[in-house]
Amino acid sequence: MKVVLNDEMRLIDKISMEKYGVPGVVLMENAGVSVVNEIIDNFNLDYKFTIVCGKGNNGGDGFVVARHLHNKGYKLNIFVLGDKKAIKGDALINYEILTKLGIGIKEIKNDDTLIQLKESIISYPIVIDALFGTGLSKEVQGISKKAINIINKYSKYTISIDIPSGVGGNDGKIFGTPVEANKTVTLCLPKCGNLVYPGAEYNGKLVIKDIGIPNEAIEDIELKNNLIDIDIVRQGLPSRKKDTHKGSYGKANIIAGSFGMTGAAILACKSALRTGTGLLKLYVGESINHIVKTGVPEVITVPLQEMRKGVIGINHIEKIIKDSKEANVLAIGPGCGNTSELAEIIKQVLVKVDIPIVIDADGLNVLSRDKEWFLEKKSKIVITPHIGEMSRLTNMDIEEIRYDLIKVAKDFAIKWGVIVVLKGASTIIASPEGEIFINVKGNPGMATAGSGDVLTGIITGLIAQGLEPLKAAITAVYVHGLTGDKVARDKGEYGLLAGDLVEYLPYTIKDIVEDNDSICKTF
Ligand SMILES: NC(=O)C1=CN([C@@H]2O[C@H](COP(=O)(O)OP(=O)(O)OC[C@H]3O[C@@H](n4cnc5c(N)ncnc54)[C@H](O)[C@@H]3O)[C@@H](O)[C@H]2O)[C@@H](O)CC1
Ligand SMILES: Nc1ncnc2c1ncn2[C@@H]1O[C@H](COP(=O)(O)OP(=O)(O)O)[C@@H](O)[C@H]1O
Ligand SMILES: [K+]
Repeated sequence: MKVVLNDEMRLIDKISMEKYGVPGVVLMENAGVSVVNEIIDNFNLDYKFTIVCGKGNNGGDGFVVARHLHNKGYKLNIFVLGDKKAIKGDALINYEILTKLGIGIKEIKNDDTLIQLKESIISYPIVIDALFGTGLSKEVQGISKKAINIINKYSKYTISIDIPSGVGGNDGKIFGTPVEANKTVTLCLPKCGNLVYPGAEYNGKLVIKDIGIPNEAIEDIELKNNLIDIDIVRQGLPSRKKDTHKGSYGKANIIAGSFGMTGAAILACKSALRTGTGLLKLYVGESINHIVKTGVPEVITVPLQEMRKGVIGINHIEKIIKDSKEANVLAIGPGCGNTSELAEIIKQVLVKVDIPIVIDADGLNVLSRDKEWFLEKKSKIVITPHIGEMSRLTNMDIEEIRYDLIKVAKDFAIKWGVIVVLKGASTIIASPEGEIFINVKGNPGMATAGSGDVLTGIITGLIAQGLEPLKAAITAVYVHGLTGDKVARDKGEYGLLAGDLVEYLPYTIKDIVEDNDSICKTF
């Protein structure tokens, strides 16, 4: 599913109106009605509403909602923030209809009127937030900020139209104080700010509603941002035919694990196998070989002589490069340790190996010493940093990255020509061509040691089975998140272990392929 930036949404609205002749007031009517339908499905006439509108078109949507709810017999109070003389265009048309109907609209101008807003919310406690949408352009301050604080403090249930007011549509930035919604009805397509943190925290349940914008208007512009959904993933999963053998499902080679970090190797290998990889080879230091072998008997281990305990030496590089000629993918990094040996291995592998390479964890830590190595690469590279690793790779502060996830991932992918999987509560995948794929599956239970190793295994397993690295990354991130959601549904988030993800992985893939779990139906 496509996702839009503020300017893109404005352009789509404009094309709908000017090229295809759909009047703006019709779109606003549809927007309001889509919110009303969501309301009547969930609230009977006993519920009372406080509708808080801004002066722009988001407020206009709020006026439409007010008219329809009034018509259906709901009790409501309507407020507009600031001077009503500033209302114009389609919003003004809808404002005037309300006044002609004799429906009162109170202006929130000062502390006295803020008290009226507070009293309204106490007695009419379902709030419709139509203050700011994609037009929010600066920090929310003064009277707006006070109004939002009152909504957050007194509302029993808040429904935001398009995006919670105070959240930036482009990137999920917080502009002062955002409305903490219980539900957000976003119009036409999700906005990036609905999906990316910190803003995504404020949606509550996100619902996407059609407002009658012609598909042609959406196709007229090139949208580069996407939400990963079940349809993209289902197309991506490799099919399994009857007349096949293990060679048909790919060969993956992994360099992972070190003394004290054998778990990372075990998790990555199990995950690659549970994703369907035909043959898997793991390079490990000889002193830890037996541990890994016991953990995953199905993997072929290549125990290598060590220079230091548990760390494979660079003298094996020729073997790793030679073996890669027979394989479909090479993954490097989980639990390897941030060592000079690994740095040398990665440097040589980038220059000499021409199958796709997945680099994670310590692989990224050593690369942050010298990213110029990327320029020598012979193949497609997928990197899977969390924000801390991204900070080391970019020399940017963690906070700076957190508030600009899409841009940071995109700039890095374009600059170095690699596929970036920037992991977090939402995961952002950026391609070297500047396309973005956002994943919102997953939950805080996955913030546990080893869950990143599982993701590396899934990506590796999918590339082994023939998926293009970008497609593999997109599919893997969603499958990984969905697996986390299935574990959390059964066991809760607190006790979720990376090992649970490995155990549930086959069921997730089965349910996606067979389309037999409602958890797969949402985005
Ligand atoms: N044809 C269209 O353009 C449609 C737009 N729609 C709605 O319109 C919204 C976008 O409307 P607009 O572009 O008018 O913008 P908004 O209604 O989102 O907000 C812009 C208004 O708020 C003011 N403002 C911005 N930041 C502020 C701040 N920090 N403090 C105080 N005031 C601030 C602006 O000066 C302007 O008056 C969408 O989110 C959607 O809800 C829908 O009605 C569908 C059709
Ligand atoms: N709050 C969260 N919501 C959704 N997914 C999460 C959350 N926290 C972590 N994850 C996911 O779990 C994984 C953690 O990876 P990582 O930090 O590399 O863990 P480790 O290094 O322990 O293996 C990532 O894929 C990330 O997207
Ligand atoms: K809003």
